[in-house]
Amino acid sequence: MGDRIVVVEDVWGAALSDLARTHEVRRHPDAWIDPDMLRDAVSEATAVVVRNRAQVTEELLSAAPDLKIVARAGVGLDNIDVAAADRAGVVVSAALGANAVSVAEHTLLLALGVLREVVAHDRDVRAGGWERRAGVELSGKTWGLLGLGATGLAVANLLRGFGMRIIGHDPYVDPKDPRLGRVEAVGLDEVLARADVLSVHLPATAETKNLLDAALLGRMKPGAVLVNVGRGEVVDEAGLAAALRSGHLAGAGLDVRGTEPPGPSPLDEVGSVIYTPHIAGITVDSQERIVARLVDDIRAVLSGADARCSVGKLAGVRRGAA
Ligand SMILES: NC(=O)C1=CN([C@@H]2O[C@H](COP(=O)(O)OP(=O)(O)OC[C@H]3O[C@@H](n4cnc5c(N)ncnc54)[C@H](O)[C@@H]3O)[C@@H](O)[C@H]2O)C=CC1
Ligand SMILES: O=C(O)C(=O)CS(=O)(=O)O
Repeated sequence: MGDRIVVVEDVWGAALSDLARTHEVRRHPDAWIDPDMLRDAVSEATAVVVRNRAQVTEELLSAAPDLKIVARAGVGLDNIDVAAADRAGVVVSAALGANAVSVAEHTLLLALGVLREVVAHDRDVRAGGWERRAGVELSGKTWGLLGLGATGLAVANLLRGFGMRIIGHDPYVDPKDPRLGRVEAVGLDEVLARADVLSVHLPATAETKNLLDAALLGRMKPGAVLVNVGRGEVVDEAGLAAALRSGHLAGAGLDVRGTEPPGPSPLDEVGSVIYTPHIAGITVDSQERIVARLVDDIRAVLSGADARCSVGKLAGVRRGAA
């Protein structure tokens, strides 16, 4: 039997179209929605391509006896049981770092959008208003990064022209690592207390889930802005709503939510938040890079080559995992 690559979410790119010229590529972009549909879709797969919604559980892996690789079109691995894949001898490949620049640009957009009230002004002008409220500059302020991996450091890189102090916290990064550049590595309490803008770049792990609860949000600098482009589960939405309502925090920019799409949330009644629907990492540029990487990995694994080099990089994502 030939190889079958099964794409179970909306993943596209030139490299995937190229792959379809030499391999059987089956597209089931909605299969992730229903566990039975997903199980049927992957049952004859030798490679499965997912984004962040298909839940790759031990049960799903056992329903795909010929499976050799799960290729994640992105970075976060919280929807994949990597340990179960290891046990089943299935390679898990992820495009680490390939969407970092997109995420970083979006992070700045959210921070500036909050500080300049872009969404409120837009609504106001469309309704005939012309209220010229003062915004806040980034220059001269302190930016705090929670998580100093690919996306956190990409933000630091973009901030070079902004005249800011940049501090960051990541217990798994050596403070002397040259990749930190001018980022000052500090403890968790210090990054919370000093940052005028705190951007969250954390994976969802047992350690990070609900990390920013009401108590930690209360230790943030008064008047600060919170931006979350990591995982929604890291921030307690009730605690954030309370901190925004009390005026302790000035605003928030959220690309990711505890539940996606979000149901009713305590944040619904709070005005000082800008939302985007988990698109920080999704640009035409990043998707082409991501798909090129995952197709390389799929070709390597299906041709029997040792693809452990890409899998080895998973260590970076799995630091701090459960
Ligand atoms: N909104 C979006 O579109 C995107 C969201 N993401 C999410 O953002 C996360 C980070 O992405 P990258 O920076 O590319 O991943 P990365 O793996 O390069 O960096 C994550 C960093 O978080 C650190 N970390 C882990 N636990 C920590 C803790 N308790 N406290 C502080 N630092 C901790 C790790 O040491 C690592 O340096 C991903 O895992 C994914 O969940 C990633 C890309 C796009
Ligand atoms: O890469 C990630 O971890 C993301 O969250 C972006 S995506 O998977 O939704 O494209």
